[in-house]
Amino acid sequence: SVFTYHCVWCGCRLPQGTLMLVRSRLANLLPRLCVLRPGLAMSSATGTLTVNQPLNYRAGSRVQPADGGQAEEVYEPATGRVICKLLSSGEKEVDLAVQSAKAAFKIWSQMSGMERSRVLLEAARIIREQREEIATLETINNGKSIFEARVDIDISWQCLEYYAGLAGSLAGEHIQLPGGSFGYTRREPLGVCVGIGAWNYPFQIACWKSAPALACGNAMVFKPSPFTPISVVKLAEIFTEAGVPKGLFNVVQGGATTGQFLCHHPDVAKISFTGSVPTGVKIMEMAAKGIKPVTLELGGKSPLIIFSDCALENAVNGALMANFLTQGEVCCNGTRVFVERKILDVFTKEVVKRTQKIKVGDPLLEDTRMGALINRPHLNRVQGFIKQAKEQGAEVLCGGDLYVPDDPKLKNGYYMRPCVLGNCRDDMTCVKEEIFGPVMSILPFDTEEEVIERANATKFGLAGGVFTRDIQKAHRVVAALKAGMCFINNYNISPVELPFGGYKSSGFGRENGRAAIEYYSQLKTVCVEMGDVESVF
Ligand SMILES: NC(=O)C1=CN([C@@H]2O[C@H](COP(=O)(O)OP(=O)(O)OC[C@H]3O[C@@H](n4cnc5c(N)ncnc54)[C@H](O)[C@@H]3O)[C@@H](O)[C@H]2O)C=CC1
Ligand SMILES: C[N+](C)(C)CCCC(=O)O
Repeated sequence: SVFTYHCVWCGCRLPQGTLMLVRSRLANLLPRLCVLRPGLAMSSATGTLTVNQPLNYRAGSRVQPADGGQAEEVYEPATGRVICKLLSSGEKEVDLAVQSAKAAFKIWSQMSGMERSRVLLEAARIIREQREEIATLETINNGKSIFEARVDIDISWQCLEYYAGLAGSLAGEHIQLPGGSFGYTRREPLGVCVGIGAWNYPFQIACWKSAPALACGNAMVFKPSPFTPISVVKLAEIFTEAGVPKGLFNVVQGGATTGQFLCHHPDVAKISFTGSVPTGVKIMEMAAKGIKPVTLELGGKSPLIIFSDCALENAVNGALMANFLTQGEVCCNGTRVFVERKILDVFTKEVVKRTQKIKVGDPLLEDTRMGALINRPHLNRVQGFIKQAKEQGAEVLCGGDLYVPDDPKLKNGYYMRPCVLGNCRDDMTCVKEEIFGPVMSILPFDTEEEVIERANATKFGLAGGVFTRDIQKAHRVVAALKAGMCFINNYNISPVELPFGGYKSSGFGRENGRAAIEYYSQLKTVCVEMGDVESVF
């Protein structure tokens, strides 16, 4: 088969015939060299990938599930083709995965933070090296553009590097007590943690959960969404190659039933979940039965507030970033765009103009900026929201219709044009409910006080944003927003150093940043007596 070649450092596609051919490990020592390595065979172009390898990963290898076995088709959103059949895991397979994690935990949890750090850094390096392959798999299975998938993979290895950096300095405190006695605290791992992921950022979600979990000394069993089962198994292989004990990171496949076996398993110490609010409620109920701590990263309907004193071009760019990444299938999207009435017309005109220019199509093409939605039912659901918005009086200013690319192989893909809705009111369904598609609602406002109240009038509280040149107003407004992740003069960037998570129905617990350590560890207090015991009896 025909190979493309990529630089292992930056992932750039290299011209054929470049002479440098250096083993990947050596490449790590020569980080600034552009080094050739074979990338994915060309047979992984849109419409060609078929996955035959087992998709479960246990005790350091790909395996077929020991039980369960109900087969589901996995689609390529760009073409509507079946890429593979997914065998869901039953109770026995889930137990084997948990036992495998338990055994590895015994070894991993005894290692020092620095030792764990080295392994995580190696995993980050391998991800960088395989960036193009992983991004391509993500694009084929999720439908997002390759341009974006590469960014997702970069955020993923950065996350591993960040927690590798923290692993060596996880520590407790020393506290003096009277008479020379003292106490100290130890930050200890929890044990076997379960990660359950959504389909919009399959690889990145797995890294956001596994990096802090592993850095703290835990083991993990991860269940991706049955729509996007493929790339997470790559992560499992990478962890093994990097040197984690076999079984430290396992993958089980399946939907709700498999997820329930995981949540109910008595040897599971913690559940970190990314997905919808209704499933989040169920996860919390199951966790309550076993008194297991949970992290819930749920949906949102976040406000983006554009004041008339903003830098208009930045605000327009911010609104596009807030709405159209990953075909709008992003939990923290700022889909309620509140625009100060004075600039409503000029802002709307510019946003519509820019939205119409977004290139929709084959997600593996370099210049595509919006690919296909995850599946046909979801596309229909998003279309239903647009239809209902029109019925309730909103005006479609652009897009919203199905898009059929010229390329015949894409005819059965799940495409639509990105949509901007005008004439919106706060009581419309499109303004109240999470659409999880490329649909922006524009809402005019007149005063700061009014917009804060309207921005907060939602059951969700994941994110929020404000565009203004007035720094006092910017800080005042974000301080008043009831949301966990707020942006000033930007939107939807993801520095892994910053904690991410929701208020209200958008969940609790935090991913990324130092904050996540707290959710993957427990504190032991040790009280040390240096004198004699004074008994009260
Ligand atoms: N806050 C955040 O970080 C993010 C939130 N989301 C939210 O996720 C939703 C879209 O993702 P979906 O995959 O459709 O969500 P979903 O809730 O249907 O599924 C999420 C995961 O939970 C599993 N699951 C479903 N029922 C379960 C049960 N009863 N027990 C255990 N596991 C179960 C699924 O198989 C999947 O792996 C959106 O509402 C979105 O807002 C998505 C990405 C990020
Ligand atoms: C990466 N980012 C910030 C665009 C989205 C992350 C949250 C999600 O998984 O939807």
